[in-house]
Amino acid sequence: MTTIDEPGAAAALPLIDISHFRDPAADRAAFLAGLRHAAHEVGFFYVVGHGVPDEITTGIFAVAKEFFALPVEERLAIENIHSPQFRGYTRTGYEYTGGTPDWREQIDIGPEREPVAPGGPAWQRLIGPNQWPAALPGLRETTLAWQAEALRVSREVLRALAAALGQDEGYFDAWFDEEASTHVKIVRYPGRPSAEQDQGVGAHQDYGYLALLQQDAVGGLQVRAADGSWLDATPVPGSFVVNIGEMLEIATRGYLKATHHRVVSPPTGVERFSVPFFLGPRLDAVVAPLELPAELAAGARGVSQDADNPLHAAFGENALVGWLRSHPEVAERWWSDVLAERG
Ligand SMILES: O=C(O)CCC(=O)C(=O)O
Ligand SMILES: [Fe+2]
Repeated sequence: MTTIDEPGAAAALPLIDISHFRDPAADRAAFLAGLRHAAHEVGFFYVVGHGVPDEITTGIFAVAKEFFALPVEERLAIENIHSPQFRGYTRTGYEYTGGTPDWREQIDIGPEREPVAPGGPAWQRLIGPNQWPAALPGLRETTLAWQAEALRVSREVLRALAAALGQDEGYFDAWFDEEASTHVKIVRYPGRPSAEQDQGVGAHQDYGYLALLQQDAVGGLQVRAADGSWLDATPVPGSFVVNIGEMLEIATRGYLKATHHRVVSPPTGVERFSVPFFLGPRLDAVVAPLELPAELAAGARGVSQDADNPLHAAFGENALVGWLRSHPEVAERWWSDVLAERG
């Protein structure tokens, strides 16, 4: 990790100015080629030129700091164990990646909906309300304002990706309803509990189309390169980090890759804040491979075959498998019938 000792370290990931996508004076072909390269070769890039007002990005970190500074009883009042939809607060060490606890605490927030009547496919039980902290009423409004901007920017990036893949830029819109599958996480990484325990979050892929991340200046996010080495996603002020999720890997037969990434815990005594946003298709979507232009199809590497993480083209199922695996206590309380059925 270079980010703390060397705050000026050069960024290893490509940087995309998304304002060029709509700028009539910009060279569209060059923009799309740059985006295609970033998404195909690395699967991770910085996005600038997004137009998100500073008060939105500073506001979400301010409210995050306030929330995580609340007495633990007030945080636990919205613990996710109360939510069949895995919404609400997760204590440090209660989320698992690769079977190991992640050293972070967080709030998970999804689309605010009425629960669906029982009887349908299992993933329908992911639909339901959020839990908002009574002790910090402003968090709801600040989060919803941030979420709206994150949705706007990530949908713009998805349109640009569709164009970069030789599709109509609205190609992916068919997989949304009026409320796309969105998921906001507000995260605090405490410093590592000991020198050896440095899993902030273990290596994983994200399951939707795209993730868009606001990170503070501490650093620790790392991206797996094709040769297996880890690159630092060094914080770039004013940027979001965008990465490709599993649904885009499936849709492109691996022309785009859902790149593995992880977070190395900050040193003891240092805390890090981040706010990831995940954009997925509707929960009932079954993502079909798109028709790539021949020159791109030749570069499609196939969908990853990982016995520990088989990818499902049915998004609701893909999302559900991820939730059940990462939050075993919530799964045991609310999903024991589904777990039993699946063995
Ligand atoms: O906090 C970060 O930098 C990344 C978090 C992440 O990858 C995730 O929650 O899926
Ligand atoms: Fe992630």
